[in-house]
Amino acid sequence: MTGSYGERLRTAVARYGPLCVGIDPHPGVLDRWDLPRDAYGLERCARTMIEAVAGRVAIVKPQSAFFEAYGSAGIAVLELLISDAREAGVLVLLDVKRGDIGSTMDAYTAAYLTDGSSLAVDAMTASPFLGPGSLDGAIAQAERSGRGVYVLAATSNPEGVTVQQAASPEGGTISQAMIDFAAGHNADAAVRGEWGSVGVVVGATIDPGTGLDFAALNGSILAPGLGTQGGTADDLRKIFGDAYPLVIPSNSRGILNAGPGVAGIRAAVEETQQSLG
Ligand SMILES: O=C(O)c1cc(=O)[nH]c(=O)n1[C@@H]1O[C@H](COP(=O)(O)O)[C@@H](O)[C@H]1O
Repeated sequence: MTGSYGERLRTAVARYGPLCVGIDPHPGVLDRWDLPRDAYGLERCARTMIEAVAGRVAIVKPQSAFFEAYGSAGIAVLELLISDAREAGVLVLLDVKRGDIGSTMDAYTAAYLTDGSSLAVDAMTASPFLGPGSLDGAIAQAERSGRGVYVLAATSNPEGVTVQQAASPEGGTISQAMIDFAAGHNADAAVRGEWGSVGVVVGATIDPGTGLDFAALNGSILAPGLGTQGGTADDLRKIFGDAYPLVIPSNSRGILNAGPGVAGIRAAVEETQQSLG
């Protein structure tokens, strides 16, 4: 990879806008597309999505579970999707939410963040529940290889607040502590005037009164929950305020449901992009 993930993303967003298209081939999406619920259906869906969005969006976000559900055949489709996207010049953020003790994280890092792996992507989502420091090794390898890591901070699901809005031992909330953790990793990039490669995940559906402070983040904010989960472009502006230029809003089913025709998917992408301004 040439250049850091943060800078590659910033360049792509300047060119195509911030929308991230989620590729979540739910069984219901396959039904709607009149495709079989098998690896063939999965492949048609995934490859159609890349064909539809190539040259139109900066980044796509496949959700690994929908591929894992088909076993090794599903993983093979995920590998194809990753290589199709790379060839088309679309960044891939794999939503796989990994998190474990450091020594096991090393194996996830080998799978998703290391040259030569068929599942290596531009960035992955990671869960900090084992302590954000358990992600340090993955972040270091991501940065060495021009890749990125997104740390869950304030997720879009209503259940998340019990843990994420709890008080952190250092003061403030756990969500804020995750943002501050990412900011710490991005500090060197900030000195260079570049976007850092450690992002955070903050849902488009969270209460705008949560009062999260992104001033020091200097990295991107993945904001899923746009569309089907109820998040709107107006909500994003309310939640993120001055940090809006760092936001990568993500929509999966809202775009997938406009398929299977490439033209319909493109129209849904364009409409969403326009709403984001
Ligand atoms: O990390 C994620 O991508 C994620 C974080 C979060 O807080 N909420 C959330 O919905 N997601 C993912 O984003 C996608 C949302 O899908 P749609 O609701 O269909 O747009 C799913 O793949 C979720 O797993």
